Amino acid sequence: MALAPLNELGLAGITLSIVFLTIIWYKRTSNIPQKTEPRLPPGPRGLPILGFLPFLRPNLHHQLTELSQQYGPIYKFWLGSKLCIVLNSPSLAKEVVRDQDSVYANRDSSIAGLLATYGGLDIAFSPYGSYWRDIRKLFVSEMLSNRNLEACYSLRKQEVRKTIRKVHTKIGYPIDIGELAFVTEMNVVMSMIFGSNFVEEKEKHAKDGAEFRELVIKFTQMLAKPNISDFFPMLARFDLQGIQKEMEALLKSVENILDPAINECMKMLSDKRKDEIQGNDKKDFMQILLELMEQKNIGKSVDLVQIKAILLDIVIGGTDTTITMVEWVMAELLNNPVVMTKVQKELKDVIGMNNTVEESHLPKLHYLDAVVKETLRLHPALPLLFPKRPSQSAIVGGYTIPEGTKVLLNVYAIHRDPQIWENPLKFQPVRFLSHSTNLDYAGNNMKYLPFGSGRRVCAGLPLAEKMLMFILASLLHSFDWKLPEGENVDLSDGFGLVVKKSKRLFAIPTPRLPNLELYQ
Ligand code: HEM
Repeated sequence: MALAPLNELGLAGITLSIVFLTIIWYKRTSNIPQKTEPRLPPGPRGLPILGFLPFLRPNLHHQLTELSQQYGPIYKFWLGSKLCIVLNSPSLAKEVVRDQDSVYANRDSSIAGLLATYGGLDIAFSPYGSYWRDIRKLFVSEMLSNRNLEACYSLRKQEVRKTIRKVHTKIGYPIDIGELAFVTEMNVVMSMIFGSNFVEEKEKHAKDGAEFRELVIKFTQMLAKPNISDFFPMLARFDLQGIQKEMEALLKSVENILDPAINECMKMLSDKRKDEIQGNDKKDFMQILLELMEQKNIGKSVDLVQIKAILLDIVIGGTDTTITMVEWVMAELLNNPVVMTKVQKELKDVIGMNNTVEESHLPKLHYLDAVVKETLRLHPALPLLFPKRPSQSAIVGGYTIPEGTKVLLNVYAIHRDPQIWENPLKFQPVRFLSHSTNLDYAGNNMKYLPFGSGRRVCAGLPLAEKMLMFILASLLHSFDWKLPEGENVDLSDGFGLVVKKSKRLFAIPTPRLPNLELYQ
């Protein structure tokens, strides 16, 4: 009996605690202005403790765009203990990637992202700082320098020609466009990393790229999957959804492919005589990275794990984005026959029917360039870019964004905003032909950001642009394409860090050029 008052006390204590916690949660999630700072932006309240987590839908970019119609260009929600703020307008984008770029140049990396990159040792996930600056500089000004890219042209040409030959053997049959682009892009990337001899040697033993493609797709899907461990760090060690375990397994599978290649390449390079390497204009990426590994004394050296992390950005990140866009462009063209006809007329005029595409033709293909740009507007490969994490509390759009917030720049919403674009949902490449706009890929115009903007803009842009145009121009100049009987183009998108078509695109080629030799 003596316990009864204690129980009552306990009950009262629990009730008070709940009231107290609810008040804290309410204060945290409400717009009550703090004494010294402007308030947080508005946004959906969600549930106590869990916040908006139970309401997340798989196609996050669609959902976040809908929410912007309800809450305006800047809004917030909580995912567990994590505050997320979404920016949906060019002027807010400018505040973040121009005016306060150094504050927002940090990534808000997920646990899966860190696992996939050995703790953020790559370029894309590494925190903003001297390590990121050094490896990004190495990547942009050495590996992807104009000189190196020019010197690697023969590799790109060789792989694209190989693809054209392969398609020619499948005339009249449906071809998986994504898979075709994958094999082409992967071979280009692998030969730029390890050298062309290496890829030729490997191809003799390889079955096909399908298995590796599945792996790459799963890898980027896993990076986008909402993970409870990210929002409740104290639960991370339980890995409740098994995401950490799955990411580790995927990384192992990728390593099983990359590690032997790296080891063989290291052996091949050390066997080569030094003067042979130095006398050559072109440098394989591995050669550049391994030279750096030996320069320990200048304090800028990289080790083998760092090399692997950087290679993953190129092999997984670079490939998945590029092939996704090849598939989207082909889908839009098959859905818009008038545009397809115009593209092929331009190819005929610029290249000629007795000729094959060279990279030197690409700058003259203005209409195809507009088609690619329009496709990237409607289907940006990374519709929310990479999440940013301000290094200090800052004001954006008149609201406070506290340090450590997950900040998403909703490029998808900006690219489809009717206040910015006329008929935003219509596929109209002509809007990119006007010379009065600066709608380039460098992120100079905040209404068009398919490669991001600011310090963390895509580091692979020069290669991406070349490869996209080269593959597409070659496929469209060499062949006419039609859908399999009775099929329509499905333009719905799937789920992942890189957003792909939800259904694979199959198309049937017929030769377009009169001379059979152009297919050899
Ligand atoms: C059509 C193809 C591509 C698209 C649409 C694309 C798009 C993007 C986007 C949107 C970002 C994030 C920018 C930000 O958060 O502000 C990014 C980052 C990055 N991309 Fe690409 N990309 C493509 C191809 C490539 C290729 C081919 C490579 C490598 C060869 C590459 C390497 C990178 C790297 C390393 C980063 C991280 C940059 C950093 O954090 O400093 N990308 N890309």
